[in-house]
Amino acid sequence: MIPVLNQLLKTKLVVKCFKRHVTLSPLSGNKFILRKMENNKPKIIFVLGAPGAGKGTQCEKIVNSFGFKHLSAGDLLREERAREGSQFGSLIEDCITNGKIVPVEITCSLLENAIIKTNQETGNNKFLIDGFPRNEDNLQGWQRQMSEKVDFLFVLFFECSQDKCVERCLKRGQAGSGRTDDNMESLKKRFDTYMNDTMAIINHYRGLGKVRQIFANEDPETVFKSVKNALTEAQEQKLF
Ligand SMILES: Nc1ncnc2c1ncn2[C@@H]1O[C@H](COP(=O)(O)OP(=O)(O)O)[C@@H](O)[C@H]1O
Ligand SMILES: Nc1ccn([C@@H]2O[C@H](COP(=O)(O)OP(=O)(O)O)[C@@H](O)[C@H]2O)c(=O)n1
Repeated sequence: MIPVLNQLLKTKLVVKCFKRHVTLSPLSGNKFILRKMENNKPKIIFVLGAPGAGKGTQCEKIVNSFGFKHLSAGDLLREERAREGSQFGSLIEDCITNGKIVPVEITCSLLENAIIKTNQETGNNKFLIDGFPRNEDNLQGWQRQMSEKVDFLFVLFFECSQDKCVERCLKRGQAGSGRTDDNMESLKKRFDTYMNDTMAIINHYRGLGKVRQIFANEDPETVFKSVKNALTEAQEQKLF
């Protein structure tokens, strides 16, 4: 065994073994250390579903029970819209009010910055990315900018009837969400985008066997029981 290792070190090879968890690193001369390597890439779950399906509500519960950091693409865009000096404010406002999807370069950079900041400040590297990717542009941009940097786990898809979703969003608007898109006119456009663009992304991941689907019509606690089952199963599979 030792002569074989020495041979590898001479050829200055770094051997990744034990399924990426342990790396043999050559040091000076014949000395080497057997270094345990954690897979430190951020672990990502995408959370998708129609407007009002309950993504944000369930993400909050997942944060409390499973220790993920919740990053909502919509919240990050609303923050950027409100940031003094932002050059993207009016573009984001136009997209949000009309249910259109903001160009991925903006959204993906906000997400990447938030991932890095969270990781540096808290050490947390498990993320729920809520409301992303929502169309082909989102998906392609993410693949270009982020796919090598993260460990994508699966999509958590909240399936909820359109009637329920509309009712919830209108109620959220009436309760003072302050959102410029919780009204019937914007909702129609948001649903068009969801049906025409986002469903294709969900189906893309379904084809890869990467969708865990949750029936989301029931009350929040009932929905969370299914969520908990899905995440516990993923935990048992050592995905996070
Ligand atoms: N299972 C549920 N049953 C009834 N109302 C819900 C449920 N889940 C969320 N809500 C409410 O519906 C609105 C939309 O939920 P939210 O989590 O913000 O959805 P999304 O993030 O998918 O747009 C919120 O006002 C929320 O309190
Ligand atoms: N990936 C994303 C997510 C949201 N958005 C914009 O932000 C709006 C609100 O998204 P959201 O995720 O907060 O809300 P829901 O529509 O899911 O309730 C969307 O309708 C889009 O206009 C986007 O452009 N790109």
